[in-house]
Amino acid sequence: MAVKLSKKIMSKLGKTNAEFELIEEGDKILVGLSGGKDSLTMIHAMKEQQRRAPFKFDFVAVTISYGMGENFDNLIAHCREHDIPHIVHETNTYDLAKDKIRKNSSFCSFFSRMRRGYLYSVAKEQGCNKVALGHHMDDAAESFFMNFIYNGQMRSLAPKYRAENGLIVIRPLIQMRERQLRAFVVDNGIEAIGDEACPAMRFDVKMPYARAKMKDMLGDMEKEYPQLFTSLNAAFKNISADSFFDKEKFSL
Ligand SMILES: Nc1ncnc2c1ncn2[C@@H]1O[C@H](COP(=O)(O)OP(=O)(O)OP(=O)(O)O)[C@@H](O)[C@H]1O
Repeated sequence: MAVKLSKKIMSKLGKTNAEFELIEEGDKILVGLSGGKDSLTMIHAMKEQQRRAPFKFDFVAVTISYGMGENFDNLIAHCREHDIPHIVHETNTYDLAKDKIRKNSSFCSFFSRMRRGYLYSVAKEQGCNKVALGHHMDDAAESFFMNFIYNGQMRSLAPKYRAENGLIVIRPLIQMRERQLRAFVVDNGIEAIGDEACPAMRFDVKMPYARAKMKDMLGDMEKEYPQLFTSLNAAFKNISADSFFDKEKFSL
């Protein structure tokens, strides 16, 4: 059955694309597909964009398996049903992680670093020039406050940047709200993979509480200031670097 994408999602995608020149004529894009609601929305929005856009681009959805016996049958069937090219790339990250955890290295960052490496190598193998990730505005805001509070850094998630290996990383959903993406999978009755797939659930490690805390804090702030996310989005494009304490950024 064909999926229905809201006007809001498609117009946000179009605007973000135009604003940051994310998807361009002739691109071949690897789209990271975890099977969660965000990346599922992304593959459908990109498929629709492909149909509507006056320029041609290709994409392939890629799922990195950590080698912990994940079952991607539904995801594979879903992509097939919607005529979306899809590759499941098997890895032994889970086994490697067992050693790493004994050495007490940070669990989630290990998986995310490994995953990124695999996504880049599959992108090169497949002749892709770009890699698309399904981060949204709530992720950008949470990352900003996490870096601010826990790491003493002013950083967020860029809509577009060049990785060291030359690949361009894009985030087509970065100006969308998480609730819009959740609504897409719910309204279309799409089964999304949830937190149960997070490898941290298999180990006796603390779940990433910092992000959950940021989510709660932002939820409370948004109740008090309903325009919070619109304002954050504007602020992320309006940075006065020379008004902070970084000597390198002073204007004199
Ligand atoms: N196992 C994976 N294989 C391929 N891409 C992945 C995988 N895990 C994450 N990604 C990509 O990285 C993005 C951010 O990952 P993160 O784990 O933060 O996702 P998330 O917030 O759970 O989103 P989603 O709902 O898409 O899983 C995803 O949207 C997806 O594009």
